[in-house]
Amino acid sequence: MTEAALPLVLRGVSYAFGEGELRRPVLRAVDLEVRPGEIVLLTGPSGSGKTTLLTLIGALRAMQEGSCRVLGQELAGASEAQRVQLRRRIGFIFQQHNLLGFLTARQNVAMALELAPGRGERERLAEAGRMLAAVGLGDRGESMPDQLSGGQRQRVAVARALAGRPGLILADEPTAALDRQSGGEVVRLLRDLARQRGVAILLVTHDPRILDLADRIIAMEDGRVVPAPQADPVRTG
Ligand SMILES: Nc1ncnc2c1ncn2[C@@H]1O[C@H](COP(=O)(O)OP(=O)(O)OP(=O)(O)O)[C@@H](O)[C@H]1O
Repeated sequence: MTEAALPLVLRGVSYAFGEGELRRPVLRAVDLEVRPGEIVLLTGPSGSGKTTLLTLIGALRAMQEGSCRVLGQELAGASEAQRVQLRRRIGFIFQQHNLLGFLTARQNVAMALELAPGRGERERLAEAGRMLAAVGLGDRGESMPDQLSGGQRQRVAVARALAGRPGLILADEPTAALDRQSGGEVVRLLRDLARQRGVAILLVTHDPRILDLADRIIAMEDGRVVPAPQADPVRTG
């Protein structure tokens, strides 16, 4: 596969916070490639730069050095308008599900389709219902977030992230607030649905319990990508 067809290609990405004497490098010449349908887990100690990397890739902060191509868009030198456009083509999942408490599960998912051209409210809600069924919550569409368990809320977040038909999903500690069983279920579901749709996933985690769900594990240390211990090849999925 040519580089241009990959959902994510980073070359020599460096980033620093602060200026002058206070300048503190956080990312140092990071190279990374992710293929369509692949799930890559990003691990490493606190402060090693994982979240900074994820926010650069998610076009949530401006690049400083190197090249970062996301879904065909080069982010080095990209305008704010280009970054906004790109963000709409990425699915985000956070540690806290970030659902709106005053909307039903189905309305929360439908929100991700708000910008889909030519779709009316009815069609968006129908599509949201289909996505909820795909995550096993077909009968909970009218529930409010606080009527759902933590694992169910995170499954709604998975449905919302996939509903916008992204080419890439970025997830930051999606299992941090979940027990072992629901954490594993949520990530397995996310992986399987993303694979079927050819969506790549880059997932930051400290959770050793989900490492065996990865196609590939990479580790960061002090702003660099270092060889990571690969998970047990006996796959659970
Ligand atoms: N807005 C900021 N201003 C200054 N320094 C920052 C800022 N955001 C992060 N940092 C610093 O950059 C370094 C990397 O932070 P980052 O959040 O990317 O690490 P991380 O690997 O995601 O850590 P964790 O696993 O704890 O979330 C840390 O030393 C952090 O203190």
